[in-house]
Amino acid sequence: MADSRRNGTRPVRSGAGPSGNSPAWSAGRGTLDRIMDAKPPSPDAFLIRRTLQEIAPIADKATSYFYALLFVRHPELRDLFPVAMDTQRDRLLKALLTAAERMDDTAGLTAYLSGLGRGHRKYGTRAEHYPAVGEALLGALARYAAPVWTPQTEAAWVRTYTAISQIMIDAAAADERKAPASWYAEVVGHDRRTSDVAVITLRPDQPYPFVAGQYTTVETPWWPRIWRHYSFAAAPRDDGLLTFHIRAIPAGWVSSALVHRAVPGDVIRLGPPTGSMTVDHSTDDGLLCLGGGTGIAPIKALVEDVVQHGRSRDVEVFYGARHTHDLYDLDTMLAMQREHPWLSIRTVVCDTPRDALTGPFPEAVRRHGPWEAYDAYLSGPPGMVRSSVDTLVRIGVPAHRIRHDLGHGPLVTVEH
Ligand SMILES: NC(=O)C1=CN([C@@H]2O[C@H](COP(=O)(O)OP(=O)(O)OC[C@H]3O[C@@H](n4cnc5c(N)ncnc54)[C@H](O)[C@@H]3O)[C@@H](O)[C@H]2O)C=CC1
Repeated sequence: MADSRRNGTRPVRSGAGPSGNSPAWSAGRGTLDRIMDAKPPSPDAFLIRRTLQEIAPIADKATSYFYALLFVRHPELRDLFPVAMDTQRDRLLKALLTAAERMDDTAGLTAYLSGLGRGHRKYGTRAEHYPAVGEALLGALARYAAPVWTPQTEAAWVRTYTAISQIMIDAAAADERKAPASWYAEVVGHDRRTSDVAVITLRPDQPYPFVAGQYTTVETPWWPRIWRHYSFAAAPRDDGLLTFHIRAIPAGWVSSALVHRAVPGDVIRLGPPTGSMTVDHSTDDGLLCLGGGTGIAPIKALVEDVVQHGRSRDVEVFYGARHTHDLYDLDTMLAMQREHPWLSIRTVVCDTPRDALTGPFPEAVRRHGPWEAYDAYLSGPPGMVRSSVDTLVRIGVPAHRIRHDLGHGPLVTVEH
């Protein structure tokens, strides 16, 4: 447990839940989805969801078939994807299906798809590639959702995919007029905080505009065409430097390379900034921020953003970790707390194996409420974010005041 006498925080004991990625074809089935599900779906959305239910049990086969169709019919597209497809292959399809499933959420979806379209520029994706992907998608669905594949269902998918691809194409075209497809950035700082966490500082080759709370994609020279998402761990700085928190995860090619191999002088590539977990500066409402593990990165950026805007508002940060020694950025957070009386940092740790497996981090937050009057910002492992959303909604925080990028963010965004 964090030592409250030493660091001045109020530690809270908690249990850890298993982290892990959500299943490919059912990402983000949390409270927000249930709220959306409560609205009657449009006829197209109904047909689309029925197709998705049909293929869910055979998702692996449908995914393999989708890529086989794509590459057999359009071998020229193979080079846009990484050499090794095993861990990557379902990402494109997953993003398309996520988008299709949420077709009724027009505003949220447009933002998500615009980000996807912009993000695809770095892969070399062009407008003429979209019909090829659409053909392969429909081919895979027709084969693996055969029992529910009627002319009406096919027409619904054609309409939906046309709308999805048009938003992506338009966003990419608009972006081309004002920003590069990608940025090169030199590693100028590499600080190993624990055996598997590094704080990395980069100097981009040209100005890199972004907003605190957003994230980007990173490609290393060691794993070409494999991109991973990381949040900016600091608000925009005058010197233009960018900071990221990276945990090397087992079998995580990019994260391991960045933690164990990267040194100052190495050059990596960045995609455009994306994400909507940004501070609403039009109000003075309090901010409730939950950061689990390296999920503390964007929370730190949000706090700096509040500092930069110069208006005092109540900011309550809960920083969760499995063990006390995993609180690798606590000193920085505490230094900010000492400077700003409106900022409160609490740690939530789970150093004993007796603790429950899921939900205790949000429970600890709940106990320190009430939070109904706060805007909530959640960042961390998917399980933590989902159970935190559930808990906050249950205790009366309106869903529209809860921000996170799960579902429209790192977990389901296309990564080739
Ligand atoms: N590096 C970055 O820029 C960012 C990383 N993330 C994500 O944050 C996560 C960080 O992973 P680690 O550092 O390994 O964190 P971790 O797995 O050690 O967990 C951090 C905290 O979350 C709690 N937790 C984990 N699973 C839970 C569950 N199912 N229910 C309730 N609480 C749970 C733990 O008890 C702990 O307090 C990764 O999934 C990463 O993708 C999110 C945003 C930015």
